[in-house]
Amino acid sequence: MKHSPNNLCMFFFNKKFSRHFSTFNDVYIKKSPSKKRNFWSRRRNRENLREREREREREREMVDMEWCRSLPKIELHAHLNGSIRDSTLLELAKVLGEKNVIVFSDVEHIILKDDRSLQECFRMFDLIHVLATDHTTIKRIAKEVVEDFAAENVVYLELRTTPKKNEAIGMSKQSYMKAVIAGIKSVETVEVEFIPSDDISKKPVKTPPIIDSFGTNTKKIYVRLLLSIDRRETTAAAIETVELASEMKDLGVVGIDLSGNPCIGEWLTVLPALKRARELELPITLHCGEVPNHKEIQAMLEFCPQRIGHAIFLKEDQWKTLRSSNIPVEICLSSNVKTQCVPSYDDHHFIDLYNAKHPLILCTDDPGMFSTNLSREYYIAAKTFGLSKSQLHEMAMNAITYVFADGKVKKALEEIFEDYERKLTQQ
Ligand SMILES: CNc1ncnc2c1ncn2[C@@H]1O[C@H](COP(=O)(O)O)[C@@H](O)[C@H]1O
Ligand SMILES: [Zn+2]
Repeated sequence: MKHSPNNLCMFFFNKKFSRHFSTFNDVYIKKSPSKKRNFWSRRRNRENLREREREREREREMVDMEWCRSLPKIELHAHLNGSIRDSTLLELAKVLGEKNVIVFSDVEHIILKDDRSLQECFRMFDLIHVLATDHTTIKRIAKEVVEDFAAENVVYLELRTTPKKNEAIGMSKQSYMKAVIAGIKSVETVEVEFIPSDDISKKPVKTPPIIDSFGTNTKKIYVRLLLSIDRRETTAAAIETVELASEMKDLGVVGIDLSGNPCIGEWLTVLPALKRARELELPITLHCGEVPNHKEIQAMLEFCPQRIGHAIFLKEDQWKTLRSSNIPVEICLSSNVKTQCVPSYDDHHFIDLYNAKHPLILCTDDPGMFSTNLSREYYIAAKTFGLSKSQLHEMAMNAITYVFADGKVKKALEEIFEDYERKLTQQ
């Protein structure tokens, strides 16, 4: 519409006085003072409403523990005997105390201690291995550990353990692993997808404790195993573990780990076993750079394993090698800080790798030993480095790429995450 001078006058009049006048059939009526008050209170209400909406938006974005728990997660670095519940360890210690094998009061405070130096951790592992020796206990522990991970909405667990021999109780590396598998198959609180697939525990879930943020029960957890070589072992013993892993490929074993006290043992002692693993097409992950042993770190990076754990004490050039190699890093925040290998969460190299878009996976290492769980590790990462929900979600999903299980499992995991996303958008 073209504005005549009169129209223009009315236009400005409308603009300027519309706050004080309302129009009705082109007649301008002066608003009463009460109407004026109503106008201002309506405006205030609108502003309050907007502020409340903004507040709600901020709350939606705020990452809390509950949200981290409801997020589907993938655990790729957890040691069986480092994941035992304190309550179970205390129970086992009590029994051995009653049999006079140990003095319970000496052990109780050691079990309940939270922060341990790296060397104290390995003394603690020696104690755990005394408490959890026989087949029945190993079976119980494996069952509880899987249940605990499932309760945190871990949808894929790659559990690692060192096959142990104990002739006094008739335990061989094979029978140790049989007990672990029996434990995994006896899980009752969640459906376990384990292999051989015709053995998948399809029995009805007894007491499903897992309720996700959508109020539905989490359906199942995929579990696979890595066999660990302890750095204390001889070359022959390490090769024995690798051969066993190969024999157990059809029984849920998907790879090899090198772990143990990083101040003990030589790279060259375990190298033949790792080469054998490579020949047998077993993927390998190495504990790398938990202590500043640069010669060993160099050798490990040159070996080019499928994944490494920790990667703390890398020199500048090793950092560059790692970056260009694209070897995924299993990040264990609580483990590294509690063992004082990293001075604080703020100082953790996670953020450098994250900013460099280097492949990484958040893991627990030893949730029992460090009183943590995978949800908590995600929460720590969010709080320390200011990560948003979508960044955590992306990180959890990216872990699918780095699992050692086959493509079928990866596909199933992708579907779990797609399903989760669909539900999120419907909320
Ligand atoms: C803290 N950082 C760590 N660094 C290196 N090795 C570790 C570890 N945490 C655990 N382990 C390795 O895992 C064994 C316990 O589980 P399993 O008996 O195998 O189930 C420990 O004895 C040690 O060899
Ligand atoms: Zn570890």
